[in-house]
Amino acid sequence: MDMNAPHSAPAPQANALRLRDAATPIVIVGHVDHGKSTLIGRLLHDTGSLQDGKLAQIVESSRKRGLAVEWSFLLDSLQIERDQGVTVDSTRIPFRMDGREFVIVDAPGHRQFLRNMITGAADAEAAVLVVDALEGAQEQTRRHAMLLRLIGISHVIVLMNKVDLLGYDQEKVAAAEASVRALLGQLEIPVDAVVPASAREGDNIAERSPNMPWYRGPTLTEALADVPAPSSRSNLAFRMPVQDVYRFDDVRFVAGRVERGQIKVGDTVVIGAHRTMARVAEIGAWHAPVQAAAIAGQSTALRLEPDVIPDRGDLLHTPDAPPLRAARIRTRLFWLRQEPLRVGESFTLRLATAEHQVTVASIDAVVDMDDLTERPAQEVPPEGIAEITLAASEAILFDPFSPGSSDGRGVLVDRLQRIVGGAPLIGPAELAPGERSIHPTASRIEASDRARARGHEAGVFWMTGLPGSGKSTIARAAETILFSRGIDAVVLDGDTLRAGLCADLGFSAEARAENMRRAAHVSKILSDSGQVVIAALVSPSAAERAEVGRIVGEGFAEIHVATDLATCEARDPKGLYAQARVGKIRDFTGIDAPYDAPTAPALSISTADVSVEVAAAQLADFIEQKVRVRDAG
Ligand SMILES: Nc1ncnc2c1ncn2[C@@H]1O[C@H](COP(=O)(O)OS(=O)(=O)O)[C@@H](OP(=O)(O)O)[C@H]1O
Ligand SMILES: Nc1ncnc2c1ncn2[C@@H]1O[C@H](COP(=O)(O)OP(=O)(O)O)[C@@H](O)[C@H]1O
Repeated sequence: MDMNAPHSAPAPQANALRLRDAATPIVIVGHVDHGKSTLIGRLLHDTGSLQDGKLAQIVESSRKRGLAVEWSFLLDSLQIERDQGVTVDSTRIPFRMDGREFVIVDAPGHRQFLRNMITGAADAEAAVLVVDALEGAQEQTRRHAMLLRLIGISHVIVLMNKVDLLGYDQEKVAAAEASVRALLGQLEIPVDAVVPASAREGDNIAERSPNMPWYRGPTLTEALADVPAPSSRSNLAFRMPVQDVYRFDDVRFVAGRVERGQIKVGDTVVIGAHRTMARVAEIGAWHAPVQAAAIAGQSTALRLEPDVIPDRGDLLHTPDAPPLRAARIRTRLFWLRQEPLRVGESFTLRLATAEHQVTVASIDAVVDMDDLTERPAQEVPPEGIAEITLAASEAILFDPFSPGSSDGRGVLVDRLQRIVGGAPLIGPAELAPGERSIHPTASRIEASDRARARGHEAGVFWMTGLPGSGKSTIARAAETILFSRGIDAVVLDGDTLRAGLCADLGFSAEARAENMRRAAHVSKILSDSGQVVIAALVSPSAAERAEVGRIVGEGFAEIHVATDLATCEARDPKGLYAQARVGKIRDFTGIDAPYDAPTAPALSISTADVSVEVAAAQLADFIEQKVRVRDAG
C-alpha cells in the first residue's frame, strides 16, 4: 500500500498494517580508518545477521582456508547492493540480537552523517564511537562527539578498537581510555561503556575476549543490549502524527505511526489542529488479528467515532497531556546549505508528517564549533549550528526536541524541496521586552515563474557616488531606455526617498546608515517581486554598502558613478557644494564628510568623460545583460 497516496482507494495487503516491534536505531561514528566498516561487518557476522548467505559463506570459507577476512568488504558488498537498488533502504542496515532488532544507520562521510542524523533518518537511540586505541581521539572523533551531544544522543558507547595492536596490554589500553574519557568529559558527554576490542579479531564484539581476562565490563553487544528499546517511550503521553486517511468499505481509518505512548480501544483522542475530540472505536483490524492497543513505535490505523477526518500532518494526542502550541518557536538549527542563512528567509518546516510555512524571525546565537560556546551573529555560516527563532502564520503543535526520540525533530526544506537544515524545536520563543511578535509570510510564486512572465530576472543595481556625480540623471535616462526595451525598472533615488519614507533622517553617519538600510529593504521587497531596481544614493560608507549587499542578497550589483570631486563641485546642480564650502551645510559628502570609493564595483561610470546619453546607455546595457532571460533554445 502506498502510504503517501492521499486518501487512496483500498488495495490492502495483509501486511499493510502488520504491527511490528520497533527496531533500536544506532549510529556508528568515528575518525576515518579507526575501524567503522570493519566493526559493522564483524557485528553483522557475529550476530548472524548476514541475510545474504553468500557473504557469510565467503567469510567462512576464507576463514577455513586460513585467509584473513577483510570485514569491511562486507560493507562494500552491501553498498554495491544498495547502489544497484537491491536493498530498499539506503542508509539502514538491520541486525538482530537475542530476539531484539537493531538498525545500524550507516553514515559514510561527515556530511552524510550530519544529514542522516538530523533529517531523522537516524532517530538514533545510541551511538558507538569507534576510537583507534593506538591513535587515540582525533579531530573527527572530537567533531563527531560534539555532534552527538548537540543532536542529543543519550547513549554513547566507546569502542576502543585495535587493542590487539597494543598486545591487549591493560595499562596501554587504560591510558588510551583515559584520554578519550577526558575528551568526552570536557564535552560533558556521559558514556555508557568503554569497551576495549578488536573488530578485526572479534575480541569483545559479540564474544568475550580470552585475550583480555583483566576486562570485566560488557562486550559491545552486551552494552548495546543495555540501551533501552524505543518501546520504553510507550510510557509517555500518546502522540500519533496522521500519515493519511484510508477508506475501506465506507469505513475510514486514520493511519500513522505511534510516536509515543499507547492507545486503546475506547480512549479519547484530540485531533490537534482543530481540537476536536473522538473515541477510538477500532485499531488496525483487518487482515490481521484485532488489536486492543497500539504502542510507541508501531504503525497502525484507528477508526474514530464520530467519523472525523483529520488531515495529513494533524497530530493526534490524548486530552490530558497536550503538546505545546506556538507560532514562534525557538529552534536549534543544523544548517546544511552552502550559503549562509539570514533573517527573513522562508522555508517549509517538516515535522513528522506535517508541513508548515515558517520564516526566520531572528538568529539568536551561533555555536562556535571549536569550543561549543555561543556568540551573537547576523547570519548562520554554511554548515553552521545556531539557535534561531522561527515564526509561522499559524500555531504549530509540537513536543520539544528530546534526544533519542522523534519529538520536535523538524527539518527545513527550501522552495526546491531540498533539505537545507535540521531544526530540532526547543520550545516556544519568548518575546524579549519591547520585541513585537511578527509573522512574515513568504510568496508562493517562484522567482523563475516571475522571470518567465516578465521576460527578465530581477536585480538591484546600486549606484553610489558623490553628490552631483550624475547618479539621478543617469538612472532616470537608463530607466527610459530600459522601458523602451521591455524592461520595467524602478528608480529609488536618495532625494526622492528623503522626501517621504526617509523624511525623518538627516546626514549623520547613523542617519545615512538608516537611510541605506531602508532603501535596501525596499529594494529587496521589490526585487523579490521580480522588479529591476536602480537605487541612486550617495551611500558613502563601504561597510554600509556591504550591509546593503547582505540585505539584498542574490542579484545585488554595486555601480560606481566615479565622477571626480572637482567635476561634481563645478557642476553643483543644487548649489550645495557652494553652501558647504562656506559652512552653511555641515557634513557634506566630499567636503567635510567622507566618501569611500568602491574597490571592486560591478560597473564604473565616469561622467566627466562621457555624455549623459553614453553613460545612460552603458548602465542600461549592463542591466539588460544581467537580467535578460535567455531563450533556452
Ligand atoms: N550633508 C549632505 N551630504 C550629502 N548630501 C546631502 C547633504 N545635504 C543634503 N544633501 C542632498 O541629499 C542627497 C543625498 O542623499 P542620499 O540619501 O543619497 O545620501 S546618503 O546615501 O544617505 O548619504 C544629495 O543628493 P544627490 O546630489 O542626488 O546625491 C544632496 O543633494
Ligand atoms: N555625463 C553626465 N552624466 C550625468 N550628469 C551629467 C553629465 N554631464 C553633466 N551632468 C550634469 O550633472 C548633474 C548631475 O546631478 P545629479 O544627477 O543630481 O547627480 P547626483 O544624483 O549624483 O547627485 C546634472 O545637472 C547633470 O545635468
